[in-house]
Amino acid sequence: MSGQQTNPARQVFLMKTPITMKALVQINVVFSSILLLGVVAECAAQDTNQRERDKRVAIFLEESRQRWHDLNVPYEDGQVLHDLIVANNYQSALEIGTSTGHSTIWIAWALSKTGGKLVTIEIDENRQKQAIENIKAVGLADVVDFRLGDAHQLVKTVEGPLDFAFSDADKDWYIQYFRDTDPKLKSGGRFAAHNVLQNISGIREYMEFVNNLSGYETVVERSSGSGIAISQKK
Ligand SMILES: C[S@@+](CC[C@H](N)C(=O)[O-])C[C@H]1O[C@@H](n2cnc3c(N)ncnc32)[C@H](O)[C@@H]1O
Repeated sequence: MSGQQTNPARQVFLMKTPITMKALVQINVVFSSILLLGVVAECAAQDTNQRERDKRVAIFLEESRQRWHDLNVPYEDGQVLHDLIVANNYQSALEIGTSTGHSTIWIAWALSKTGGKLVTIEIDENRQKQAIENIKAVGLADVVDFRLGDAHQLVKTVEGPLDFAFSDADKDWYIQYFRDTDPKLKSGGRFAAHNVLQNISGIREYMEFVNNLSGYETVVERSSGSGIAISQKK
């Protein structure tokens, strides 16, 4: 007993143990604080990047408003698509008919805010090239997967699940595009079809088709004269 009390090694251990624990706690606090500061700085940098990107996209869209001439959607319709995606926090989207990328920019911009991705399909190589340049110019290239080819085949190969689809290519194929997308569309997701207020071959049949679907609720958005049929999956 008395041997234990006089053991110098144990005395040193007893003296040192509380200091070591304290030091450990302090080191832990310091490292946690550094980590936290790192996370805060990272979030602040991300916010700044997103704000800068938002500014660049908004300016580009405003300045190019009257410049689109490749069958592109009107500004107002792009805004409708953007707002729908942001309001519903949609994250996976498909676009059929990229052209030079006006609607692509609006959709990709919305997805940059929700953390989502877009697959967009175009058959015309020159238009797709221009779309890629446009999307790079606004800093949204990381959001978009451009696919070149005939959407009649490519839509079938797009991987699901999808929150949102925008159909703006050949109107005679709208019903088939819908059929090919439907199994991949999540419940609560939406299939939007452009130009439904216009007298174009295939539109009347498409509207009759979607209006008779029991699994979908369809409304027509009239922000521009073109019209967008927006069908929400129940
Ligand atoms: C109305 S424009 C799309 C406009 C585009 N959404 C925008 O706002 O910029 C239709 C596009 O669909 C493309 N297209 C037509 N048929 C297609 C098909 N079978 N497969 C892929 N793209 C097709 C055309 O080349 C054209 O560029």
